[in-house]
Amino acid sequence: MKGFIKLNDSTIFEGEIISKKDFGQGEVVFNTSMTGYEESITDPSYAGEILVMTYPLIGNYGVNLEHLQSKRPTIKGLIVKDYCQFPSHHTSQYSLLDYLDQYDVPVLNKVDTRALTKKLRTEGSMYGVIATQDYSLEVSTSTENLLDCVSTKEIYRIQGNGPKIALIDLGVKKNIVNQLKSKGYDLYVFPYNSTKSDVDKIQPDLVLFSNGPGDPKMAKEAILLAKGFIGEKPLFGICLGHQIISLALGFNTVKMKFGHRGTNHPVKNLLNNKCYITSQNHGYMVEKESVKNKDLIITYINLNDHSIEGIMHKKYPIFTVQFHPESGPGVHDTTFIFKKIKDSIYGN
Ligand SMILES: NC(=O)CC[C@H](N)C(=O)O
Repeated sequence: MKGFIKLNDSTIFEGEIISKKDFGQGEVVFNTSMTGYEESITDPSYAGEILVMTYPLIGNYGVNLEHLQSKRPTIKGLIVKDYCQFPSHHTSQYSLLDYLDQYDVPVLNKVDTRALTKKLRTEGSMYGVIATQDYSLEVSTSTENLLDCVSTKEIYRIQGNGPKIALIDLGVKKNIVNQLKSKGYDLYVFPYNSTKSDVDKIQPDLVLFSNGPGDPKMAKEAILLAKGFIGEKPLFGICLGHQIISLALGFNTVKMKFGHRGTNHPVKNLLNNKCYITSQNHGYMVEKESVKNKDLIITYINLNDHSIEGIMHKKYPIFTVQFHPESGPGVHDTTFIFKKIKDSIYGN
C-alpha cells in the first residue's frame, strides 16, 4: 500500500507501508549502524521516535528474541530503503515485519532514506507522521510521559555477591543489566520516580542512573534524586543518566541538531589520550559552556564534533558516560567501564 512520511515542515517522502499498522507519529531520527536493528527497535531510549535506518538493506537476518533490549519494540515507526522479505540466519525466530506486526509498529519501505537523512542532517531533527492517503495531516510535536511508559513499576532485585547497586530504571537496556549481572553486582532496580528514602532503604554502595528516552530536563524526579546523593554515595550514569547527573551538578543540557545514533562514534578519553569506538543513541548533550565548576572534569569528548561524552567529579566518586559501554548493538571497546564502577565504590 502506498504511504509516506510527512515532516513538520510539510516535506513528504513517499514509500510503501508493508506493516499491518499504517499510522505512526514521533520525532524522526536516523541511525547509521549497518547492523543492530533488533537492539535499536527495542532500545527504550528510542521511545516516542520514528527510526530511519540509513543502511539500505534491513531485515536480512530476521529477529532473535535474545537480542532484544526490552520486552517490546519501543519505536513509533520504522523507515527503511529495502526491507528484506526472506531473512536468512540460523538463529532467526521471526521476520522483522512479523515481529513488528505483533506490536502494531508501522513500517514504511522503499523510502529514499539517504535524502531523508540529508534533510535531517542539514535542517536538524524534526517530527513526522507516517500515514497513507491524507497528505494534509497535521504533524504532532507533542510528547507523552515517556519514562512512565518504559520504567519498571515495581522495585525488583537481581541478586549478586558483589557491591549493592541501586539501578534507577529510566528505560534500562537489557545489555546494561546483563553487564552488571556478569560482574556480580547485587542489583536493586527502581522505578524512575523513586524518592531518596525509597533508595536509602537498601543502603546501596552506588546509585546508577540508566539510559532512557526524551529530554533529560523532563526527568525531574531523577534529577532531584541524583542531587540528593551528591557527596553521599558514589554515582554513575549512562547516556540519559549522564545527562541527569550533569543537570543535578548544575550543568545545562541542550538538544543537538540531529544527535548521535550509530555504532562507530569515536570518543577520546582526555585523561589518558586513548580513543575508543563507541555505540551511541542520543539527541541531547551537556552544554560545554555550562561546565564552570572547578571540581568537575570533562573525561571524554566525541571526536566528530567535540561534544562532551563523559564527566567526573574531583572530590566525590561521581562519573558518567554519554556513550553506551554495554553496546547492544555495537562495539565492545568500552565494557571496561563496568569494572570501573567497582573501583569507584572502593575508592580506587
Ligand atoms: N540513550 C539515551 O539514554 C538517550 C538519552 C536522551 N533521551 C537523549 O536522546 O539524549
